[in-house]
Amino acid sequence: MAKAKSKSKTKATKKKFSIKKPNLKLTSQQKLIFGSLLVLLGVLIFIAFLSFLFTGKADQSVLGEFPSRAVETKNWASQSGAWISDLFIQRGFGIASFIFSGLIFLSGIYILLDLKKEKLFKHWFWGTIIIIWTSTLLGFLAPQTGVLSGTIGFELNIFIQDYIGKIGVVLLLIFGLITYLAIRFGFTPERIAALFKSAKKDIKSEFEDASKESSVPIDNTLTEEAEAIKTAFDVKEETEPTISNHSKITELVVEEKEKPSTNFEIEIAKEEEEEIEIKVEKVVEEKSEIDNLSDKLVADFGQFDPTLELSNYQFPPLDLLKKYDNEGVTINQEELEANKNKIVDTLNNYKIGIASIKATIGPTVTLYEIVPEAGIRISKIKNLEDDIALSLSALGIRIIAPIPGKGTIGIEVPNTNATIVSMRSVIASQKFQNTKMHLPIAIGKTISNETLVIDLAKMPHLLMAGATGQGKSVGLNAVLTSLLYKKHPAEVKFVLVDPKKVELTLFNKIERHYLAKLPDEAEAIITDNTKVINTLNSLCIEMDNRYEMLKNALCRNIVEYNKKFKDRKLNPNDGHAFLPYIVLVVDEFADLIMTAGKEVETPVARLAQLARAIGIHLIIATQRPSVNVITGIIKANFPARIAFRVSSKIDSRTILDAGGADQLIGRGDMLYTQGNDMIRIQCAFVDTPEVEKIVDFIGAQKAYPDAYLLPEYVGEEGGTSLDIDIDDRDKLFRDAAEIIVTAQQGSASLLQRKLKLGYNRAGRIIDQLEAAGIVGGFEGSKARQVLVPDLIALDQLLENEGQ
Ligand SMILES: Nc1ncnc2c1ncn2[C@@H]1O[C@H](COP(=O)(O)OP(=O)(O)OP(=O)(O)O)[C@@H](O)[C@H]1O
Repeated sequence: MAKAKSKSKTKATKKKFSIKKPNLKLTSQQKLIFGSLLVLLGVLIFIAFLSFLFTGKADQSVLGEFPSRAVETKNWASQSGAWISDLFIQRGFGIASFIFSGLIFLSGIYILLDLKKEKLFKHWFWGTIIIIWTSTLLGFLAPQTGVLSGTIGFELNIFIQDYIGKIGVVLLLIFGLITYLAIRFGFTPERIAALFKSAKKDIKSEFEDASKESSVPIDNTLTEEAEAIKTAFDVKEETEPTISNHSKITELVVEEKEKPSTNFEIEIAKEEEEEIEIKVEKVVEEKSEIDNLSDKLVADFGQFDPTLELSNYQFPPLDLLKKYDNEGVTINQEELEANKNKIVDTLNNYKIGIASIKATIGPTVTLYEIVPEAGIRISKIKNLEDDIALSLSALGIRIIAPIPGKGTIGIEVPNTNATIVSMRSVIASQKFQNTKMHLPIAIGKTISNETLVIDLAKMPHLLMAGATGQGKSVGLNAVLTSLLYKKHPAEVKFVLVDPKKVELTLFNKIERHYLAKLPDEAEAIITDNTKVINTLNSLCIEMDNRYEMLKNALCRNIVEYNKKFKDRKLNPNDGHAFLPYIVLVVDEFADLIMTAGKEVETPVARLAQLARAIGIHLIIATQRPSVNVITGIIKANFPARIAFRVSSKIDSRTILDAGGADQLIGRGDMLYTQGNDMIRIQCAFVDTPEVEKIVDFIGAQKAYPDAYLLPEYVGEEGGTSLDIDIDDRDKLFRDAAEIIVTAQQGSASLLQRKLKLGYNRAGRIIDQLEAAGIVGGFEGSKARQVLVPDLIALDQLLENEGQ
């Protein structure tokens, strides 16, 4: 019904439209009638004008009596001819009026042949301009002969002369001509130059042909080309004075070969453009049935609003964030001067002259940009890093030689009094407030005190590393806070993994607003390493599900998909739903890798490789940036990296693929790279009480009934997905197996107690026991089931295995 209704509606509008718009289209008969009428009228007027040149004087006296039948005129087109000629030629534009007859004739042809009207208008426009210009010119050249210029041409000329004099008229006419040529034929200085060049070349080749003395072969095409150019532009031939050096001539010609010919081609192309105009008709895309339906739904109910369920949700106000006293960069002139002198002196000691030096003061470091004198090798300055650090007696000196994109060398020197970059200042910044990014993160301020806002959706995953106490947790909180200030609970969900159990627990309060968890879990924040595996695998399932949804919706990414869903083009009954972004934050990745190894690495790598398009983004933080934690496969999929201060150059290399992080000064001083250049940032500082206030504010508001539920993950058949080689088993494997079988209790803590092992080793042995089929799969908080009834059965099992 809706369809029928909309159809009739369109018909009605069409009808209305056709009534309003006058139909200017002529039928074929009408075209023939009007066209031939104008053609013949043009001919008649031309005859009348032509006749006027001879009979005009004779008819002068009888013009007043027009239109009386008694009057006899000499004009070949009789009374009307005499009258119209007098009007146009005598009192109008003089002989330039002939152009009018031509234009009328042309109009007839256009109608007859149904040519493009736009071109005809163009002819009329330019024709009228030429008429005015010509009559003015003739009025200037022959003012006494009224027939040539007509009264208008004569008067125009007098009028202009009164203001700018005779010379002025001449110049104005020349200017008119140039403007005409430039606009009508696209004349440019280059074209004129090309014209002259080709003429010159033509003359030269003519000269060579004539002399036929040159021993150097001349390109045939060249002569042809010159010939073509010559005929096209009708160049007058001139004989050049004798040139004795023939090879010189050839050289000249060859050099010029390319240019004029290309120019010439371009000119032709341009003229063609003038002639053939393409009129592109706007194609109105046919609307599919779904479009019509969704349009109607949108018209009736508006776009789908994912935030509707929590429509009263209030974003945390800025006041929850603390203001700091020592915010904002203060310039200590003495310190600046002293540092500058020390740098200059140190470099001078090594005979390195400086052309100029410039300082940019950042929140924690000041960048001195040096332009060394000509001839100084950059490596020489780079090698003096330690000497400069010594002379400035400061830690954390970093030399950037050269600064990418600038021709200078940078020396970063820590400020004596570092200023805090408060979270409040970066959140309040225009850049963050007005950003259109999908997942904006106000991470901190650059060396030039600009707020840096990065888009997690573009990164698409972030690796954060740094030694303990250098600002990693603060950095993670800054990331989460940024997202909380910008994204509605419907738009983003966090999966938080916090083995340290203290850093992220605060966010528990916003579980039902912002967190995602497994269906059977009590707590959303994962603190138990063994549970991480389930969550990661569940995220992989979520990823696969989302890809399936995108495929069914014919979308390439989450943005397109959500837009389509908001436009009501996807039916929730077909399994479609609005997809929030999911951000997985792992606070201590090293710990995870140590305990679960491959089992964690594989899903993380899979997510990192594939999850970008469907809105799952990973942030992984680690204290230990060693190669067995940040493995090649992880690194390859995390192009965006943040390095806080680390203890060694090797660690810096592991994170950034470059040194530098070992020279940072700590307390949120960091290096950020997104694959190409590296920037030094002072991380925004957000303290635990501030985060607490924010989560309290959000937590106090109406929430969803539950956290966002991730798909259930059931461990693989047989209870294990482990693939542990017999030879890789722990030395205590057999002892552990006996303890477990005797106690009939498959728990790691039992092994820890009896064998005095650490948690990690005990966990690994349990995994090995699972792989051997001695204990069952992981069962949440319960101990694992023991699958072997007694020690005899265990002996048998292990013996059979060995065969
Ligand atoms: N951006 C910052 N601005 C100012 N001070 C900071 C900043 N970041 C960190 N600090 C200071 O450094 C201290 C340690 O920071 P943080 O707790 O983030 O370190 P961490 O790297 O997470 O350490 P760990 O790995 O042991 O948890 C903070 O308590 C704070 O005093």
